[in-house]
Amino acid sequence: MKDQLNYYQIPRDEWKKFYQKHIVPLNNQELLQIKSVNDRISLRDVQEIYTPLVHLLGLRLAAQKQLLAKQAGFLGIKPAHVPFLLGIAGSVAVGKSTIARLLQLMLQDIYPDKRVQLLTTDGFLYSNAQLERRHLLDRKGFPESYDMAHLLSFTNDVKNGLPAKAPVYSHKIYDVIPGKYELVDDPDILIVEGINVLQLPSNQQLYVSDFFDFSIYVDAQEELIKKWYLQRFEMLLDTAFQDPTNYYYPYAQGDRQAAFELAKQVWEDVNHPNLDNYILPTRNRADLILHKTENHLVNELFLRKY
Ligand SMILES: Nc1ncnc2c1ncn2[C@@H]1O[C@H](COP(=O)(O)OP(=O)(O)OP(=O)(O)O)[C@@H](O)[C@H]1O
Ligand SMILES: CC(C)(CO)[C@@H](O)C(=O)NCCC(=O)O
Repeated sequence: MKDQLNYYQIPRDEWKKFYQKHIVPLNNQELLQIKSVNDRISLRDVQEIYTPLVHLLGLRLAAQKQLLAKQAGFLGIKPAHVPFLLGIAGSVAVGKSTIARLLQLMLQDIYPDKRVQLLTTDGFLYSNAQLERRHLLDRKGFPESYDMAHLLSFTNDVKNGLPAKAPVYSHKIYDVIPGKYELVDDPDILIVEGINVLQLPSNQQLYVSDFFDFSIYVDAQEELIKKWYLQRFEMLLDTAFQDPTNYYYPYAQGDRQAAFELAKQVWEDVNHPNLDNYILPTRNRADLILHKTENHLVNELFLRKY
């Protein structure tokens, strides 16, 4: 393990040894559940990377509870129930939502009595109508396309144990769904996944990450992420985009090569500059940087020391 300023740089072979003696092999039902998240997830990574990670999260969860109880003791009040917030950041298509769903499943599995909820920040994008009004339609995904004040007040409510409603985004209609909300009502653990969870809103005093108890940045070389983005697009052309009500239906009907060129252009015009200018600079705010290589396999982790 190498020391790197405020991070421990931990190669896979070292990380996989952490906590292994507490780990029991996955049973059939657990394997099936993992396959239902994504049937291409490496089970070796589940065992060697994500299982120790879930144990580390368990330690952080217990430490948060203890700190809250001690502080309440100091104040002479009853400790409040404060949800544990886990943030997951990284580029478009790096695999944030897959990791978020995997961690939700694994945490729920070891804490069957706890309520583990998952949320993406996509719902906090301005609607297409609002984006158009602000001349931001071609800026979807960039910091100014999100209602960050809303995301902050939402996160604040969640931390305070208040019922909070998150708007819902649909990739199918390429817009926020009018009037649709997801209720977050005092969960034990809330996983918040999105490209912007470690960003600083321009006119606010707080980061969303100020509310996080732990944060993960999913990292990989851009060439690989672009490949995963294009592979996902190709796969969607054969599946979801075949639905006539899907926003991308015309692309699935038209010339394949033209559709593919469009996806490449979206990467160059939107996802690449967004990653370079606004997402990557937030990497060093994360408590853990998970670095992936070919086939989404994790080769190295950086854990914040303090
Ligand atoms: N561990 C993994 N093993 C194999 N494939 C994976 C893994 N993680 C993600 N993928 C694939 O990579 C692509 C991107 O993953 P995912 O949708 O989770 O990314 P994301 O970061 O949440 O993207 P977005 O920001 O666009 O929502 C998908 O096609 C997914 O199936
Ligand atoms: C919803 C976001 C911004 C983030 O997940 C992204 O998936 C997206 O839709 N970006 C817009 C560029 C595009 O059309 O792919």
